[in-house]
Amino acid sequence: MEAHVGANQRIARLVAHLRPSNSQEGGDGVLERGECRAKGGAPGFKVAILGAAGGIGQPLALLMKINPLVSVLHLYDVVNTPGVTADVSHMDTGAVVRGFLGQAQLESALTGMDLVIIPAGVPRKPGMTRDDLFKINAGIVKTLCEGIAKACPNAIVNLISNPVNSTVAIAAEVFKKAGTYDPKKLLGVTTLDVARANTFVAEVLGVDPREVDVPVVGGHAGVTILPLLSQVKPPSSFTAEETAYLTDRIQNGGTEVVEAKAGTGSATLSMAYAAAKFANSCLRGLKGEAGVVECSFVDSQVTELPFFATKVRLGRAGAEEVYQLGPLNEYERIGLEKAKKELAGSIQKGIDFIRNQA
Ligand SMILES: NC(=O)C1=CN([C@@H]2O[C@H](COP(=O)(O)OP(=O)(O)OC[C@H]3O[C@@H](n4cnc5c(N)ncnc54)[C@H](O)[C@@H]3O)[C@@H](O)[C@H]2O)C=CC1
Ligand SMILES: O=C([O-])CC(=O)C(=O)O
Repeated sequence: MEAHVGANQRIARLVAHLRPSNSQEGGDGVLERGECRAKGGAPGFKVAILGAAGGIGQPLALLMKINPLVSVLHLYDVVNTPGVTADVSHMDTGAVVRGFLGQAQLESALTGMDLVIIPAGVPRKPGMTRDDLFKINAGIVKTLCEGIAKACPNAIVNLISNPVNSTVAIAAEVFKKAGTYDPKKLLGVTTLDVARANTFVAEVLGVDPREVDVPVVGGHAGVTILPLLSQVKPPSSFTAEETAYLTDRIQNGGTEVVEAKAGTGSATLSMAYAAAKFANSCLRGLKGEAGVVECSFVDSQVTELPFFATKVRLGRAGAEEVYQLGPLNEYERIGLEKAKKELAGSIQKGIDFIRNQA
């Protein structure tokens, strides 16, 4: 009899927890679903995705839910997180999933996080540059970073929202203003440029892309995306035509997708893959694994610019070592000068956006 009553109470509790809620205010149902599953959670890191209901956010949520290094996954957006959270939470992997909806829940979404991934913001349509997104996305990134400074100032931040060449500077300024800036922990995500470079170079060489490693430096827009084909692994040589073709295709890979999607958005699936790969490297670094190296747009002394993408070594503290460019050929030296010129303006635009509001 005793055992019977106990079982009934457990079921009643579970039913109460699982009652669906689409409340914009509290989102209690979604949170409670997380709570009641939390007991079985695996050890690991706590990760939040901001913009989790979007084209990148949803497949990224799926990929982070299957990452064995993740124990808690917080999904935040200004729309649709209850549905995405309910959906992803049914995957029988270790991470406990909790959803958060709207600005009022931002702080709860961020509290205690080890890693925050930000794909929030509007994507391009054909004919637009990434810089055309600045007007809307600058404010979104500012608000989200203010939340991070308040709720999880020690978290590693993976910034995806475009224009990355400016939004990383915006994030840094917000953190500086809040007194929480740690340059090692702010990482602009340029992994998709590397994925594209590996793919396109492998096509030209006729090899498996998994065997190719192309360093891509500079930034994340047009000419600021600078693939270093002279440093490709395995060592390979390219004709002048191949170099021009590959450089152009890598620099315009994003536009290739924007045009193919014809007004319905930009890269989402390949970006979610790239973001998940980069986040996994950050978590491996946090765990203390040695020799984890990725390209990323970070606070840097490699050039005269305050931010620049090169290979970085990821560790417990974030980007613990920022690698130099290595030897460049003449073609790359010319490309570097062009990249730096454009990057300087984009970075300054991000800095001014925050400083001029003071
Ligand atoms: N770094 C990179 O390599 C790449 C960057 N991107 C950029 O990623 C961003 C997102 O792209 P998509 O997912 O395709 O766009 P999307 O429009 O499909 O999704 C964006 C999500 O952000 C949410 N959002 C808007 N304001 C928000 C706020 N204040 N707080 C939280 N969430 C908010 C929206 O509700 C939406 O769910 C764009 O800026 C895009 O240009 C895209 C591809 C590659
Ligand atoms: O091209 C865009 O607007 C999205 C993006 O950054 C990319 O796909 O590399």
